[in-house]
Amino acid sequence: MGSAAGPLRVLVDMDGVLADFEGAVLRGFLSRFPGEPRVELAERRGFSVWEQYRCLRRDLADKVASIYESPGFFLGLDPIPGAIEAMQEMILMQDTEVFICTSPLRKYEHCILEKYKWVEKHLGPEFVERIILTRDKTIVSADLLFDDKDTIRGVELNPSWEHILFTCCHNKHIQLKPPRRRLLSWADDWRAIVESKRRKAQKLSAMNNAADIRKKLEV
Ligand SMILES: Cc1cn([C@H]2C[C@H](OP(=O)(O)O)[C@@H](CO)O2)c(=O)[nH]c1=O
Ligand SMILES: [Mg+2]
Repeated sequence: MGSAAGPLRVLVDMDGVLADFEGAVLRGFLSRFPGEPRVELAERRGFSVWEQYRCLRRDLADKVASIYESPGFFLGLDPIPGAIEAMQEMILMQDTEVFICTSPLRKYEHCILEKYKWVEKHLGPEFVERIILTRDKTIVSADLLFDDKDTIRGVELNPSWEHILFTCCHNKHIQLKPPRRRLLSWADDWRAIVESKRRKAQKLSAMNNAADIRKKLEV
């Protein structure tokens, strides 16, 4: 949005926000390694599934990775409840630009193609046009980013977006320091977050315009 109050730009993350990565990992692990210890969703802590399984027992880390690195894993993810409806509503909102901002796995062979196919299957071709695939979300400029990862770092130390933490099994225990905000689910009031950001951006833009006029008058 910047100093000229244009449309509000919203980035929506994919895994953990639109697509149920965690549920599919657990289901896949249970069916492939039925006798092995597992981490129930209620026990998940921290963003990395690999790390938590490694803490449980070292060799389980590669076993759980083999689940999300398998062909068909990303395409088979279930939509998060309410996500599809929210995206369809958001894309129709006036003065609002919606993009899907998602990171590929380092082992990208199946992940990238399947993420594109998932978006086409569940959201349709207009959203395929709106995919931003990056390992560094900090360099993408926007007003809001809905993402389940608690800490989003990259080369840009001051990203333009406000990160709204989307609640997921691995982050629900984290106490956010104000003014950080959460969206508890798609049933929570995401519209209020979008509109509050819009008002803030409009206010900022009006202040910048007033400052510009004052500067011109001083010359
Ligand atoms: C390895 C791993 C990946 N992911 C997701 C996050 C990224 O997608 P997204 O940016 O859409 O949330 C993708 C690549 O890391 O896989 C997890 O959510 N947890 C994990 O432990
Ligand atoms: Mg995510």
